[in-house]
Amino acid sequence: MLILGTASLSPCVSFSPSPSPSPPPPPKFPHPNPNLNLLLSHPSFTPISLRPKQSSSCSKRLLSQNAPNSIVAALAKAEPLKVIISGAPASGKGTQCELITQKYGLVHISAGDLLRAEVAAASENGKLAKEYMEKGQLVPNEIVVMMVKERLLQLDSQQRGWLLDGYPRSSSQAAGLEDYGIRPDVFILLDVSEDILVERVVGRRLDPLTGKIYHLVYSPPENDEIASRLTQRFDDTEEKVKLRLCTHHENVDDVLSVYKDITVKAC
Ligand SMILES: Nc1ncnc2c1ncn2[C@@H]1O[C@H](COP(=O)(O)OP(=O)(O)O)[C@@H](O)[C@H]1O
Repeated sequence: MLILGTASLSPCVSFSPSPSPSPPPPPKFPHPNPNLNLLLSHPSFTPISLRPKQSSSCSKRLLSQNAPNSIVAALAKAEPLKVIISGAPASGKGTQCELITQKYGLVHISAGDLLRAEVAAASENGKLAKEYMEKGQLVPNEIVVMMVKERLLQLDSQQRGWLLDGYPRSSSQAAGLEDYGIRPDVFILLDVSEDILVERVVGRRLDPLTGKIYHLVYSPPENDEIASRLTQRFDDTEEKVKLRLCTHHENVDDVLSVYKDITVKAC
């Protein structure tokens, strides 16, 4: 299931400016998959603006010889990092996005959040989008494509790099990005078993005040005050998550095929 074996990542040497190579730092990401942790915690994943100054030949020399060529090239690029993260509903995208953006300063662009903002604003697009979201279906490209593209092209995304979450979800969306010349350096796929996903979704709650996500059983609110203000997403019911899972399974292979040379799969 894993595309990158541990062996392909562990030989990487730190980007530390010290003259002697030091071992990679311990993973800082609490994801159960050690390969994803290693990749994400590797110093070479740091956007160039945050890296210590050094020559590009040095960067290349320090990277693992065993990592797939495309990923080695991506890590050595002298540009802000561009990452896409994909996965079924409740596969942990939100948690990983928070950790990755905190660590690398990337702009988090969530297609679902952009759509929910339109729904909340009761715009024409929002009203139409909600009909599809309630059925667990993909919102039509006419609404989503420009919304995401415009956000990707904003100055902060261009300067800091971006983490695109939940987009593309179909071959046409992936092809659209390619047509615009928008290509990520790394595509992360979170692959989690279906039983776990349904349980996670049904118990998931949001604190609208802090944006923090809770789970009624596994990560309950700290006190009654927080508990009393928690909300549930309108599409986080068992019936709707099953529809969203079907949509995910129908499309994920098409999207993966576009990014297979840069995919890191984690379960
Ligand atoms: N790239 C996209 N294309 C079309 N519709 C989307 C896209 N991303 C999100 N949506 C819509 O928004 C809903 C919620 O998406 P999201 O917040 O990513 O949650 P989840 O991954 O849990 O389904 C989806 O079920 C779908 O209706």
